[in-house]
Amino acid sequence: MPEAKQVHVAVAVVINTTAQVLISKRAEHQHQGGLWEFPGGKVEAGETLLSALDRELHEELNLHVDSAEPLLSVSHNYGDKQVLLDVWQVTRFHGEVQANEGQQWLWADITKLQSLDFPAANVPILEVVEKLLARG
Ligand SMILES: Nc1nc2c([nH]c(=O)n2[C@H]2C[C@H](O)[C@@H](COP(=O)(O)OP(=O)(O)OP(=O)(O)O)O2)c(=O)[nH]1
Ligand SMILES: [Mg+2]
Repeated sequence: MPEAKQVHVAVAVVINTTAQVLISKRAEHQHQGGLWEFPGGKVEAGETLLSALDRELHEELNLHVDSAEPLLSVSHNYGDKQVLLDVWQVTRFHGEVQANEGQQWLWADITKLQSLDFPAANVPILEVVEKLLARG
């Protein structure tokens, strides 16, 4: 079988002042549908990671990124799809969260985060985020 093309995805870790992280639920019809995710989406041609992050966060949840720094990258092969997740921590943002795609979303504390189901590629991301949340 030919190798699946790798999809480059910008992923946002947004933590609020009460040690909660912003997550939303993928629609059933999407790849990895019904699972929780950190907001984000495909990087478009000619776009920087930072502008992809800002565009996706705004399209999905109405927030704008003021500053962000790289956290980790995860390459994962789902069999039907190969993804490269470029995960950034959004250190400053503005706006009020609004579900622009009608999706469920929430600010999750560490306990809540550990109780929810995420795609397989998220295992290393969750480890890093849990450390950030535990740090307060
Ligand atoms: N945003 C995001 N995507 C993730 C996470 N974990 C994970 O495996 N993915 C995968 C699922 C998808 O295959 C891919 C994201 O692509 P997507 O389809 O949501 O991209 P998009 O937001 O541009 O959506 P669309 O307009 O193409 O529907 O990355 C995660 O935590 N956040
Ligand atoms: Mg998306």
